[in-house]
Amino acid sequence: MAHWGYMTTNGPSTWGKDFPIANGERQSPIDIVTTAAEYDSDVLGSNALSTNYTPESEVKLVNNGHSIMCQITKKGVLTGGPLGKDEYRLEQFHLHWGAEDNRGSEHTVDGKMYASELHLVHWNASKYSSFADAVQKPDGLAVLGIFITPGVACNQFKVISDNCGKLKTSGAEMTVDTTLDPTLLLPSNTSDYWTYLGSLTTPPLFESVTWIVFKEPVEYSKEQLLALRNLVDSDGNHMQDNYRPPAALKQRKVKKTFT
Ligand SMILES: N/C(=N\S(N)(=O)=O)N1CCCC1
Ligand SMILES: [Zn+2]
Repeated sequence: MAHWGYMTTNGPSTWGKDFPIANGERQSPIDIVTTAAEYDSDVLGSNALSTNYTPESEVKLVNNGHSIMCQITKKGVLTGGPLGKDEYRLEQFHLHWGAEDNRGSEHTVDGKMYASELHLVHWNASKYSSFADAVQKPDGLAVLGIFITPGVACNQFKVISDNCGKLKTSGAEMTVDTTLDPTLLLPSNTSDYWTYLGSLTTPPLFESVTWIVFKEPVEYSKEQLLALRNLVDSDGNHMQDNYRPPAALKQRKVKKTFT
């Protein structure tokens, strides 16, 4: 099986061959049509979305051939909002980005693409025993989506952007002896978000993700975005445009926590 990727020959339009769920009923990402999103106070009312992350004492970075990923080793928990009382454990974070600032995010907002999108991937530790156990369950995963826009540098992201040069080739891994607090990767406003039931945005595209996409973008500097674009993917090309375009909404409703 040719390895999936983002080129014409192995990109999102070809994934359905090996992963038929690509045309499923709850695929991600989606275009968020802001006027169609339904305000739902009890998504926020009952218990607000809350993160309780433990800062990483060292940072494990991996170029996995289609993104730059930071493996989380500490116990960090996401709960509340659409997740109710279930506690979702932070497993890893990674990003998607474009070759230029005008594209790169996976979710779009009224058709607008951001330059990049950061994903914090969590699994339901209240119901399942591991990420691998949870990854195929309909309530198994929760991913925080943070839009990235060019601007001032994000200090907490420096440990990743400053080390991309040492992670150029696919499969490269490194451990950086520095702390990282995932909370500081989030936008200042974490009350305003859209949420809907979706999937992994890369193969195997499992329909197991409760998506929470924050309205407020976070700024990364031009240099930080350039560092991502200089990574090399599993085909030996510059890792750029590693985003899946929006999938059909089908019979789903997007909820929002703000008016
Ligand atoms: N596609 C994924 N996350 S994402 N892009 O849907 O957040 N993953 C694949 C395996 C682990 C996470
Ligand atoms: Zn992702």
